[in-house]
Amino acid sequence: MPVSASPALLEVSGVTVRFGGITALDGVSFAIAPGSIAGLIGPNGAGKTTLFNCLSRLYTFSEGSIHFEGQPLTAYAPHQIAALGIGRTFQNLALFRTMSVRDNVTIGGHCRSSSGFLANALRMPWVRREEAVLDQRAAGLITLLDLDSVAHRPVSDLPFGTQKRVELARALMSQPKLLLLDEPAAGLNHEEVDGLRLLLRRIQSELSLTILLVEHHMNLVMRVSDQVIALDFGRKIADGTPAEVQANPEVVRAYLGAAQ
Ligand SMILES: Nc1ncnc2c1ncn2[C@@H]1O[C@H](COP(=O)(O)OP(=O)(O)OP(=O)(O)O)[C@@H](O)[C@H]1O
Repeated sequence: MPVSASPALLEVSGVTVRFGGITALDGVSFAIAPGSIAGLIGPNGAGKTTLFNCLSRLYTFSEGSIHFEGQPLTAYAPHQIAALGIGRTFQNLALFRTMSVRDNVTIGGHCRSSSGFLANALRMPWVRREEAVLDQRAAGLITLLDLDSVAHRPVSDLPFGTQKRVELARALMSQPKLLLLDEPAAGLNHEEVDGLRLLLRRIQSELSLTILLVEHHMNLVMRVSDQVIALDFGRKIADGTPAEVQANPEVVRAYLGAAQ
């Protein structure tokens, strides 16, 4: 399916971010079609995390625009981004280690909870109804991510690869339309990376998700993505199918240069 066939879910246009004398992003533009998996690659310092932080509104950009479903992101505060439909995971796991898998996952739904503090304290009927919906959603995601057998175990007891699935389930609790994954394969062994590839495809199709992942694991990016965007020194150097990007001379140069 050509990636440009449907209107973009996410449209990044001429985004520039400067930190003092460093231009971390230099007029970066690309679009992501709904229902696709896009990989964002580039050597260390290329600007991938900076771009993710712009998409989460953690950083402000000095030039350009980002539109999500046609809405300018700058119209929303960082705490409204999850409710808008953009979820994310982080490079370093941010789980509550002594809490169970189920509780860690359920917590991910509270950014969309509409109950106020008083209603919660008084356990009003609509609060209980809302909690039942969240419990049910958490149970569905725990099954989808193959976590049923460890649902009641504290997260700290579990292998790293399983903890990463817990983090993914938690990010999905806010029912994102766009899921940003920051190095999901980091720290995983060969077998786990292959499992992750199948899992990403499964959640993408079962939940009709769009996924943007930053990843250094080239084999995973090239096998899981419909579209790959390559950055180098803050500039976009390639954007296309995995085969097109892999064959792009600027991409080859950026990686060979980085390896020397
Ligand atoms: N908060 C910040 N303050 C100053 N400079 C920053 C900040 N964040 C990023 N940079 C700089 O911006 C550039 C892009 O960094 P960024 O972390 O976005 O790259 P990256 O592609 O994610 O790298 P990596 O693959 O190593 O995570 C780098 O030169 C980095 O030093």
